[in-house]
Amino acid sequence: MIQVEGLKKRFKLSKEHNKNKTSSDPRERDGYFHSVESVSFQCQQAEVLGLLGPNGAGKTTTLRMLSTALTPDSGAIFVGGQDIVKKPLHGRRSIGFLSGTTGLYGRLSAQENVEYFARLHGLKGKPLKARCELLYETLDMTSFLDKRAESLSTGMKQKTNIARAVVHEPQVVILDEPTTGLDIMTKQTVLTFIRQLKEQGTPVIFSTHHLDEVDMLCDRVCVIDKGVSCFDGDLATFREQGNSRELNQAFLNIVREAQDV
Ligand SMILES: Nc1ncnc2c1ncn2[C@@H]1O[C@H](COP(=O)(O)OP(=O)(O)OP(=O)(O)O)[C@@H](O)[C@H]1O
Repeated sequence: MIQVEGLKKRFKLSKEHNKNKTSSDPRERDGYFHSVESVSFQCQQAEVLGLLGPNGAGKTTTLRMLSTALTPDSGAIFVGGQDIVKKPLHGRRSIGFLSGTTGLYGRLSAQENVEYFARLHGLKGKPLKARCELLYETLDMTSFLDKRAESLSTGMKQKTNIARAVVHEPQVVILDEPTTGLDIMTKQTVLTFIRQLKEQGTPVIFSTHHLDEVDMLCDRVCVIDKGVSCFDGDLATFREQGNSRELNQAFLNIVREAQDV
């Protein structure tokens, strides 16, 4: 289980930026951009949570805090009962994170990339081989394992990135827009993989702009608007509060209501 409480993150703006200030975003004030002002949600074992929000809402900033790549200014993130803001090493071990910009080593093959990260997590010998082979099979990677990462297609790179993110069997999996830019077949492989993680009991959090994916996979939804989580609950409550069976409409209604407050 992962529990996120009252996350905040602001970024200092340059003097140059402040001089030429044109933004009307209320999050820009006192020389800072307050990307995340108050975000809280939870995701239990075997649940998939969809993180939704308009462009610039603060989803990636939130996920980067969960991955320990960014330190929150305040708030707590509990994984397995431990606050990973205070214990980032525990966080790195227990979370598998796919970022939108995760880089692979271009000169290494897909297989070498995944196995390199497996070794960094302390895997070796037969357990390493068994774990990697299972991932290659599940993510349909066997046809391009020996190709250099720099020559892979977008979909092949994404599958390699996902394999590398989960190679250490993390307690929680976090994926930032995992299906963006993928063709229909690769997208299906990724969605099936998320469903398998859920079936194994792993909580999965993923950000998306595609509500059909939410409908297919998610038990819960968290909506972030202008750095604040304005909804955290199950899909039935999301439809009820959003006053529509149709998820796109429910989302629009929830965001509009939050902006009217
Ligand atoms: N290092 C930074 N310095 C200043 N502002 C930043 C920084 N990182 C993010 N921001 C700002 O914080 C806001 C939230 O960005 P974030 O990438 O988290 O949004 P998002 O919800 O993931 O958006 P999208 O759906 O477009 O990917 C944006 O306005 C962004 O410009």
